[in-house]
Amino acid sequence: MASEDNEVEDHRPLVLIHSLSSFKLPLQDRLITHFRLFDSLASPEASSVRALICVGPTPVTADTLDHLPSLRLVVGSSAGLDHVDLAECHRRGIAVTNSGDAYSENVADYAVALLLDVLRRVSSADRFVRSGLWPQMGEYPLGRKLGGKRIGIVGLGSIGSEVAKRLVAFGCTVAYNSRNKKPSVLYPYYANVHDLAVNSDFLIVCCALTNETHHIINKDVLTALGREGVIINVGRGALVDEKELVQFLVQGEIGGAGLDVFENEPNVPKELFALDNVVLSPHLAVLTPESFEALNEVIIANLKAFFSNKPLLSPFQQE
Ligand SMILES: O=CC(=O)O
Repeated sequence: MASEDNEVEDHRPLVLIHSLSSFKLPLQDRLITHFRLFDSLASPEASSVRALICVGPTPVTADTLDHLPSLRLVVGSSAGLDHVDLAECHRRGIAVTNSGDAYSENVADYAVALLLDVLRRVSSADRFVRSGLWPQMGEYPLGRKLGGKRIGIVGLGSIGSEVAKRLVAFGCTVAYNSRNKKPSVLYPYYANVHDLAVNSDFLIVCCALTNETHHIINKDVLTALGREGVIINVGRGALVDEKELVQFLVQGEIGGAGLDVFENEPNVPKELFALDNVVLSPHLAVLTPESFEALNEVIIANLKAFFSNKPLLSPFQQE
C-alpha cells in the first residue's frame, strides 16, 4: 500500500539485534528481508520493539530489559542461555527461545571427537610426529578403545541425545542424568551425577548452566569417576569445578579430559598445557557453516511464529 507521499510502507516487524561488539550474528544480512533491524538500546525504536535477538553470550539483564518496556520475546542465538536473566524474563512475561536443534549434531560430533582424541591421543600423536620424536623414540604410548565403554551423559537434551546416538553406534552403553527422568528414554537414569559417575567410565557434560548445575562436576564426582575416568565438557566451563579438575589431572587422579569450555574464557589454566591426556579447544563445538544455516532458519521461524501469534519453534528448556 502506498502512503500519501507515495513512499511504500514498511510492514516488516521491528527487531533489536542485541550484541556485544565482539560478536556478530552469522548470516545477519539475510534477516533484513523479513525484519527491520536496529542495534542500540538507546535508539528511539527501543521503547516499542517487541522482539530482540541476543547474539552469542551478550548479557540480557534486568537493566537491559528496563530499556525495552514493550519487549515480549528474546531470541537467543546460542544453545545455552546462562547470560540471559531467565527469571526476570519470566517475571515480565517475556518468552525466551534458544538455538533449538540447530547446533546439536555439530556439538555431539565434537564431543565424540574430543573423547576419541583423549582416548586415542590423536592431538598428542600429531605433536609427537611434528616435533620429530618418532625416529628417536620409536613407539608411541598406547591409547584406549572407545567401544564397549560405559558413557554417562549429563543433560540428555537435544545435544545429549545426539551424543548418545553416536556413542551407541560405537558400541558403548549409555546412561544419563538430567533434572527429570525422561519417560520415553530407555537408557538407565541416575537422579544424581555422583551415582552416574560411579557407574560410568567416561562422562560427557552437555547440560545448561544454572544455579543448580553450577559445579555439578565437583570433587566427589571426579573421585567417583576414578583414575581411568575421562571427562568431556561441551556445555559451560562453570559446570565443572575447574580448580578441582586441574588438581585431579595434575595428580593423575583422573584419566583425561576434553574441554571445549572453561570457567574464565579465554583464559585456560596453564597447568593443563603440559598434559598430553588433555585436549583443549577454544569454545567452538557449535560452530560450522552448516550450523549457522540451521541457526538462521531457527531464528527466522521463531520470529515469524511470534509475530503471527503461533507457537514458538524452540522455547528454552532446561535438561
Ligand atoms: O556455547 C554455545 C552455545 O551455547 O550455543
